[in-house]
Amino acid sequence: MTQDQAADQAGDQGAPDQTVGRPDADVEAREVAGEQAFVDRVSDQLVVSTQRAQRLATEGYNRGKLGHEGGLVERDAMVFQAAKRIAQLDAAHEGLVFGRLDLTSDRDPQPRYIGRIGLRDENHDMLLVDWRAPAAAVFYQATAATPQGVVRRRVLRSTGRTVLGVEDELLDAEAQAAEEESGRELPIVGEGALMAQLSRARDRSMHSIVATIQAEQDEAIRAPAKGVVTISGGPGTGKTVVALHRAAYLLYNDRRRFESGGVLVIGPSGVFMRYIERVLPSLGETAVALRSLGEVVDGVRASRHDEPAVADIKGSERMAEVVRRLARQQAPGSPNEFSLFWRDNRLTLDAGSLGKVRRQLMSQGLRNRQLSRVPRALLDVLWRQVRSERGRDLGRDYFDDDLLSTSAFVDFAAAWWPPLAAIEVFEWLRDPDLLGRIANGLLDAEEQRLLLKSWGNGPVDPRTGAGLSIADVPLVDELRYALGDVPAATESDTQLDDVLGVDQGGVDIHELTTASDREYAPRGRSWAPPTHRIEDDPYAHVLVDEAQDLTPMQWRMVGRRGRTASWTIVGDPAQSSWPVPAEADAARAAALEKKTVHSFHLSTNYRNSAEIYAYAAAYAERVGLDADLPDAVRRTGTAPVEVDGVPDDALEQTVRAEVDRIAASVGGTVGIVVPAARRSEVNSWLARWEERAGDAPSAAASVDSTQPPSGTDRVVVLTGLDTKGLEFDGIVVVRPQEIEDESLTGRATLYVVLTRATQLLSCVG
Ligand SMILES: Nc1ncnc2c1ncn2[C@@H]1O[C@H](COP(=O)(O)OP(=O)(O)OP(=O)(O)O)[C@@H](O)[C@H]1O
Repeated sequence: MTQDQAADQAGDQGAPDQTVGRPDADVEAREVAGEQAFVDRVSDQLVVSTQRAQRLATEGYNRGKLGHEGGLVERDAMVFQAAKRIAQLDAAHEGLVFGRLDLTSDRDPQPRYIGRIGLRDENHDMLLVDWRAPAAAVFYQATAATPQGVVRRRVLRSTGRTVLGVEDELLDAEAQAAEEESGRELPIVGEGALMAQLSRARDRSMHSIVATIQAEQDEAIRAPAKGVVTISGGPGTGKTVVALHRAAYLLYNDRRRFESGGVLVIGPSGVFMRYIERVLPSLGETAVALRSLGEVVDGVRASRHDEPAVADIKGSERMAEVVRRLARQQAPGSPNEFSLFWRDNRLTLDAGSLGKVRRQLMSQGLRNRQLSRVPRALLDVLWRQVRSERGRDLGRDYFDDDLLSTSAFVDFAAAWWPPLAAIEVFEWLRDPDLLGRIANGLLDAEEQRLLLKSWGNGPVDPRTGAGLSIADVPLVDELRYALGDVPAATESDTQLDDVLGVDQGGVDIHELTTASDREYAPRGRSWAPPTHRIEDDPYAHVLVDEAQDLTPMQWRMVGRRGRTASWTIVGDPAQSSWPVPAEADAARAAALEKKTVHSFHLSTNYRNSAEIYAYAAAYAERVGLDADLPDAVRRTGTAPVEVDGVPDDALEQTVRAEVDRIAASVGGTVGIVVPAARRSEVNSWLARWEERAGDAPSAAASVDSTQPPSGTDRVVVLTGLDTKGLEFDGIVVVRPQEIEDESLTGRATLYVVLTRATQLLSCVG
């Protein structure tokens, strides 16, 4: 463990004893009052700054009313900037000022205040330093061993605008004595900010840790945005929260690059994304796309887990080849012959000639991007069959125009090579014969049977993807990239002309359309450019949380979003639910394309009490998980409880008693973690326990749902996989052995479950 604040505040060996010589309550009250005066001043300034931003927004809006184009552009820019500033200022109200540094007088005799955003006073003097600014770095990096000119570091605890208390750390006792000799008082007050922060009750959202970021975490947060930054560490070491602070830091430091290019944050589940979504706005950042693995593809939201055996097949790299073959199949039901009499000639397209045209078109690029080339390619074959003089004399241009106005030909071309949406093609997989053909040599009969079973529950909604599982989404994405996006069909040629800007009075269409728009230009059918394009997928920064769980197919999907991006990758291999690590590692390496990697490791567990983590770590060792074991710094004196040998008919009663006991002793959230097969059963118990009605108002609604619960319920039922990345004050694990037996990686899942509680853990076996 590094010698950071955590160790200092945990009273670790060698850390200064900061309780010695602490001043009395009067001094503390005086210090708090002093900070309150400063916070009041900052709050007043915040009101002034907000009004200024609002004025700017109104001014910008009025400028747009001038009507000329320059005015509009200027208005958009001003309104945008002002709106952003207003949003930032709004978000900043909570704990706006949280830190203060007192440096030695030769460095800076004035206190330096650190806040969620930077703020200047009316004279443009710095009032508050943004926590991400270089001047704030020392707040996180100074330690007693290397104080870097800091005598005292102070954390302000507040709610809204009221300062409740201050927590000081003395970093340089000698310097303090020297300062006091020259008349500058720097008393040390409070018991330590970190412990106060770690002991707070948990709710359903993750909170910002700006006030107590530790030195080793700060290094990872401020690492330059080049190549790939990996952040590893055992459970509860702050990997997620650090990565989110890093996203906010990157946006602060290179706003232009990351705001225009976008930052994509990927996490394991919708519940997890809701858990973390409030952290970034509280850090002043809204320009970030938060997506769970089921939502990476635009417009698709999947949250259903497949059975582990099915998810393992769908995630395997072999599926990339299955999908590649699928994308080359002829659309089921499409015609494969055509004939027509034209000027004494019988013209035909048979399976052989059509096969050749198909291969030729496929070799020229993505399938949907060939739509405009299809008629011409078919006409080439047909024109070669025109032998009669009467026909040849009319010439090729005449022939083309004539057939393109013949509905039999146009209809055939459209039916033979229809635009194909990825989800529509994905649905072809439900046909056992087709699956058998394209999976030949890749998936065995049992694997095919499992896949067919998983897809047997009815059609997928082609617009929203409803019906897809999380593991289906990378397959759909792979298909999108193999097919190309579907151009939007337009209702009439006039409308199409509008979209493509076709000459309707001297305007040149080529001036108005991009090269890729022109690929969709029509020949006999009306297509407009697609609304979602694969070209729009890439981001400037990609942040992957719980990266140990990404399957090879998910790495391919995420990799496509980060070809030119810098990356932050967060994970802990011991918590992995993917059974073939070597395959996932290879897919991850391919996704990162040899970018340079900088690694950071976190070594202190801030979540679990030392007692709970000792129990979880002993489990990891017993079952042979090669776990990275961090130090847990907070003791509660309460060991986890095991209730064993409970018969099925007493299970509900026992679980209920454990939930009652835990809910009565912790102030925050309680998770009941169950094997997947028992989820709806336990949910229905929770829904009928009248003493829990206030804690779990949505339990009844989620009994029959396959979705994990959302909302803000204090008590929730979750499967082991649902708990990834989350934390609760209390956890009751129902039938841990069944969770372990549920999948090949059940031991890692159970280890994750055992590391979710901050205060109390009970296992009912
Ligand atoms: N410096 C800190 N100050 C206060 N709280 C912290 C600090 N670092 C981490 N925490 C808290 O520790 C808990 C665990 O953090 P987080 O969920 O980011 O860990 P993790 O490493 O991603 O965990 P896991 O891998 O087990 O999901 C959170 O409540 C977080 O707010």
